[in-house]
Amino acid sequence: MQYTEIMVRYGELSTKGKNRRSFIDRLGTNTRNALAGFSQLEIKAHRDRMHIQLNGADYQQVAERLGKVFGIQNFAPSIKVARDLEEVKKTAVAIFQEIYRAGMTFKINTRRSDHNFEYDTNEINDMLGGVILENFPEIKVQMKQPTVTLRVEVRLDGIFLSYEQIPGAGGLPVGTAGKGLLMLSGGIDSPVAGYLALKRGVDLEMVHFFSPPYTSEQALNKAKDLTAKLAPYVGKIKFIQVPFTEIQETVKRDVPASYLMTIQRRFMLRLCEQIASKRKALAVFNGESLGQVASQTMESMAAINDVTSMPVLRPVVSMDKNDIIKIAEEIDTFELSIKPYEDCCTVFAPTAPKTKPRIDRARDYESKLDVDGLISRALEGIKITEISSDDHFLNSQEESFAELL
Ligand SMILES: Nc1ncnc2c1ncn2[C@@H]1O[C@H](COP(=O)(O)OP(=O)(O)OP(=O)(O)O)[C@@H](O)[C@H]1O
Repeated sequence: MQYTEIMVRYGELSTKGKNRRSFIDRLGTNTRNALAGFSQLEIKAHRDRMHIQLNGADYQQVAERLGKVFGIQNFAPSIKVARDLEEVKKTAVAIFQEIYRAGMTFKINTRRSDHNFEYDTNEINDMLGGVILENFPEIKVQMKQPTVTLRVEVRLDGIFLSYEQIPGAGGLPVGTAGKGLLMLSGGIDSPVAGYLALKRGVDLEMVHFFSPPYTSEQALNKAKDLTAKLAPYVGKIKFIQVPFTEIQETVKRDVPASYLMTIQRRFMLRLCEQIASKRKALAVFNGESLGQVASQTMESMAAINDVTSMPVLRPVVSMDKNDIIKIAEEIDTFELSIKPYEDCCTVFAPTAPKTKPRIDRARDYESKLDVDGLISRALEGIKITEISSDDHFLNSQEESFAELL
């Protein structure tokens, strides 16, 4: 079946009251960005639906990209027919010839946006139902949960038929919740936290701390590749790499081992706060999950949060590891996350980190460090790149070498 158009239904947008128009405009822009490679498409985001005219573009390829745009509840590929009921009947029969299976039930569901059309919705339902029953004597009409619902939409420019509804990505259009920073390590959890934040409409920029020579170029590339995996949900993502070596060396030298993790994290958060204020981000997201490792207790979170009044949001905080892994597999970050490249936190991880660090102790240890100098030097070394889904950074030769180690 040669589809001519995709009809897109919005998800939660319909509940957004006065903001609805700006949400729809944003969804229109995000959809245009996601489908930018298909120059022949015409995309119109109306109040209650979006229509994408294919103009010959490959439906499957368009659908694959469209399925990653947040804010879409579902979409239906449709066939445009002239406003002539004989043509509609012919197309309806052709559709059922393609999809008919023994035992199938169906119903016809007609809507009219053109109320001057010569037949009303009940008449159209009856006529089309009749022609299907004539051509497929075994098929049965069923109003509740039929196998197939043939949707017919009468518009001014034609009549549109569709029978499939593809689930969309759900959530809210990226950008409608404002900008945030994601602390992205090379692990399993932070890319999943990023995906969940994007899904709630947050426009994310990635912040990655790296510590050469203790961490390799490949570890940095792994974080960039993880960013590329999240890019299809937004188009392009800014990747902010922050040199962390001097801070880690200083903390390792001057702070008791049991507080190393806490103090390192406090530095990370201070840096994020400064970056956020420069880049107009409203919150910091990370991949912490309660109780998963020593540093992820409530006491530890409190000791880390102590350095900022900015919201620190943890989308996976109450999720079980298996559920996080399930999402990581769905968004195709899992295989990359388990590749054996070192993270700056693990390189400098103490053998026995404090599970219940005290805020007063953390403050006291830091009072002996040149916190402002360390922060400003790290900020000076920041490099920002823009990453899209087609980018690849991990060098495959070195990669196979690392796997042999
Ligand atoms: N090098 C880094 N750069 C940026 N953020 C980091 C880095 N290392 C850790 N983080 C942040 O701190 C969180 C907790 O890190 P930790 O290593 O304790 O946890 P984890 O369970 O291994 O998480 P992940 O799987 O995301 O690495 C991470 O989810 C991430 O948000």
